[in-house]
Amino acid sequence: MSTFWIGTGWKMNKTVAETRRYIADLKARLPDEAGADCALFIIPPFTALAAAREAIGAAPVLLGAQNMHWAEAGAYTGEISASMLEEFRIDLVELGHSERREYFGETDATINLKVKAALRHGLRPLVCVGDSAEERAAGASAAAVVRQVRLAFAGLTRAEIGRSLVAYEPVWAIGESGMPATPDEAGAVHVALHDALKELGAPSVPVLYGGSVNLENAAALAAEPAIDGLFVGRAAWSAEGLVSLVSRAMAARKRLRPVPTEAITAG
Ligand SMILES: O=C(COP(=O)(O)O)[C@@H](O)CO
Repeated sequence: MSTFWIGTGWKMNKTVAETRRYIADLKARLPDEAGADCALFIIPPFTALAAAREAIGAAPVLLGAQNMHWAEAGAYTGEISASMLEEFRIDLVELGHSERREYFGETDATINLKVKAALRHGLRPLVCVGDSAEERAAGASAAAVVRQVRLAFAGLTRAEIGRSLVAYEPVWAIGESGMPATPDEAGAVHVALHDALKELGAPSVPVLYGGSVNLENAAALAAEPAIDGLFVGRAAWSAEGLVSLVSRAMAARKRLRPVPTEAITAG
């Protein structure tokens, strides 16, 4: 079974104390699949990264950051560089979330600079792409996100792109007012993203789905063969929530495993 990715971005939530409690709770409930069949990750705010790294210890939980600047250093008040993130030994960095595109003026061009900087520093970019409600209504979802992926990876080698992750997060599906994509709808966009990544020479880049993932829809989304992981907000902001999602998703994923020929012939 290929690795299935399940993780949570905390957005602007959780203090250092809350982060320590979450990770202690997560370690106490850690599912057997974590680290083996399931790459489990958490993405706290910058202020909690040091505490998170310490609290995770040797547990099979990957740590990510929510953003970074592309420059090595300089007069960029309020920004965080890749070298600063390296100090926390983070495993991945989330780039291009639709909230950053909408509220902080991120563009495909700046996301591309950030992806390049992350890779220069050995950080794995988790590139978020998403279609708007208007693009969806016009039947242009796949075209919109394929364009974003091409621009995010412009100028990179196949090997560099191959070290990345992509998350399909429909803008209309995220947050309190979001409506989750149906597994069929998400699956079709994931197929288009996989095709585009194949054309870019990086067919094995995992493509995760995010946007109102919850306990009711996690299994059906995980059962879509083109969905390689789930990127969760609200439903995983408690360790119990994250672990319950892992168990539902991984059970659905296991049912996808092809039956070995010996089992069929043994009758
Ligand atoms: O934004 C995300 C999904 O948020 P939901 O609360 O699950 O809609 C994703 O990037 C995780 O932070």
